[in-house]
Amino acid sequence: MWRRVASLSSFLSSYSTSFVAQTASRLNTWESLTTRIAQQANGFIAPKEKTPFITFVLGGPGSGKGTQCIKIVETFGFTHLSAGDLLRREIDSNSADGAMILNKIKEGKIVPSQLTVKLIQKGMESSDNDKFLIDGFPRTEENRVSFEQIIGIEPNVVLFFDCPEEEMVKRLLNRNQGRVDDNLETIKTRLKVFEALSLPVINYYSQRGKLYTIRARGTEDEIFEQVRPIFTAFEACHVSTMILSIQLC
Ligand SMILES: Nc1ncnc2c1ncn2[C@@H]1O[C@H](COP(=O)(O)OP(=O)(O)OP(=O)(O)O)[C@@H](O)[C@H]1O
Ligand SMILES: Nc1ccn([C@H]2C[C@H](O)[C@@H](COP(=O)(O)O)O2)c(=O)n1
Ligand SMILES: [Mg+2]
Repeated sequence: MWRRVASLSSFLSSYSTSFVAQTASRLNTWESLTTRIAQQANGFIAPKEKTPFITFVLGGPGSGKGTQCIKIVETFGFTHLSAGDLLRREIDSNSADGAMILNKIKEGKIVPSQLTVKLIQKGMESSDNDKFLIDGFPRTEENRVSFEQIIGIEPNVVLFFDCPEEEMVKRLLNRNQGRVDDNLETIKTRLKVFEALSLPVINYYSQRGKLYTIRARGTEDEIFEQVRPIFTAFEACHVSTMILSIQLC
């Protein structure tokens, strides 16, 4: 790619005298000509837009998704978009949907997909990064299909934090972050929703060979040592693809 850019710039500079000047006067200004050439060259050479690298982070309530996302961000430079955090921010901002979202979260139920996907979309669009961890999403088949329809991109990686139920309940009851859904009654519903609606999504990605299952017991660091090699391998693969494409250009 960079070689084509280099040869184009020498092509442009060799044309920087009489021919271009005459053409420019025909087009009124030199600026409009150079701007147009730059725009056309850009469209010709550069890919239209880089497709982001998307990781969905799944697991039952309290399985440690958010905790591990922080470590992945620190180590691999992803942008973390937690669906639950985006929804809680929507409640705090007193938006029109705030009351409905609060009720769903209090009951441990799932917010309509379109709304959640739009919040994720906003988060992605307002970031300069091209690597995203989408945490706690998709929670249902409807979530998954809605993301495909609205965003139009498939995830590259799906992480599943597989944690025994009694461990998840213990962690949630000790979380102490003032969450309205960290009480035994709501936790029971969240676990049922996870089993009935989220496990089918996990199976879907397993069948497509995208699922990486992490045994989510042990210390946070021990669990991260299962996560690390997955992203290290993807990074190495990305670097070798870049080297190969430079050699092919
Ligand atoms: N390996 C671990 N061992 C013990 N406690 C942990 C571990 N990982 C996370 N925790 C604690 O468990 C609680 C839940 O973790 P976390 O918030 O990361 O879970 P989550 O999967 O994001 O849950 P939710 O779906 O409810 O958002 C937190 O208080 C966290 O500090
Ligand atoms: N895709 C999602 C993600 C979250 N919610 C709602 C319902 C969850 O119980 C709640 C908290 O999410 P968490 O922070 O535990 O990931 O937010 C949803 O409706 N859809
Ligand atoms: Mg979380």
